[in-house]
Amino acid sequence: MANSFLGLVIGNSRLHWAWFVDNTLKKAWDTNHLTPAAVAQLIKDWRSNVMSAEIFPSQLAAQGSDPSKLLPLYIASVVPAQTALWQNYSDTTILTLEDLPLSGLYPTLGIDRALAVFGAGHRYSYPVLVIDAGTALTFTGANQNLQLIGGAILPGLGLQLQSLAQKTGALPAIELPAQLPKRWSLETSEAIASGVVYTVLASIRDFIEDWQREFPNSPIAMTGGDSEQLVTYFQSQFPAIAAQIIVDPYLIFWGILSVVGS
Ligand SMILES: Nc1ncnc2c1ncn2[C@@H]1O[C@H](COP(=O)(O)OP(=O)(O)OP(=O)(O)O)[C@@H](O)[C@H]1O
Ligand SMILES: CC(C)(CO)[C@@H](O)C(=O)NCCC(=O)O
Ligand SMILES: [K+]
Repeated sequence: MANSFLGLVIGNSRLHWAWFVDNTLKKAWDTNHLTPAAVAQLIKDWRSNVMSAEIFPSQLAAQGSDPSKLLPLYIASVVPAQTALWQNYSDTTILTLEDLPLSGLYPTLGIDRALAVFGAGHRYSYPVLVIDAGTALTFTGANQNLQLIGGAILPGLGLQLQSLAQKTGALPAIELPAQLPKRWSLETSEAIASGVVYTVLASIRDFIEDWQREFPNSPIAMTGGDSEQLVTYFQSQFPAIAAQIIVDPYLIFWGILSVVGS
């Protein structure tokens, strides 16, 4: 099929882009969500073979001037309002659950979760458990028959911190600390960090242990904006668990490549 194409994952916090050439991931980058006007302009430029240097890496922006290199765009979105903005680009394909050779999917499952578990199973092995530490924190598992076993959804680390700050009178907005905070804190910011971090670590450990009771040799792959930070915490708190986690920021892109590539 197409030997060069773009993947766009529309997440709840931002856009995740990938440029694939000859069945390999050549480049991946993130941008903010775009306004309707910005998308319209981008598509207009694109039609006249100009690829905005604000959105695209320079290598790709340079290629834009060659009309024969107009790239097909494959979109996986969990934000319907953003998906709609792209439908004017003629060479757009919206990926759906039906594009995936997984069984047991339920109709409202997020395409990001389905692609990530498919990408992880394809790249590592089945059965596989995927933990996506993004806006939402999700667990998604599939067995050796490429059947969805199921999963769970909770607010991601950023969202937990943000909701505490927004819905209380006295709690400040904090950033995740670089290192594992003290558990028994005598200070508000650190107490919030402790509560959120230790609770999420314990939950992830519990989900992993439960998964491993049924699938003892399954790889555990972690992706999403907070994955590096979480693994840093795991290394301090539960090093044996940390050692079993494969951090891979590209799981969804491996899924797209397996679906779209030749
Ligand atoms: N530059 C950044 N911009 C936004 N979030 C970031 C950034 N770097 C790290 N993060 C963290 O990433 C988390 C969001 O993850 P991610 O970008 O994977 O979310 P997303 O766009 O909703 O994608 P997905 O839908 O795949 O979860 C936030 O909790 C935040 O703490
Ligand atoms: C859970 C999120 C927000 C994670 O990005 C996304 O996969 C989604 O909107 N899912 C739909 C609900 C579900 O997966 O059951
Ligand atoms: K999301």
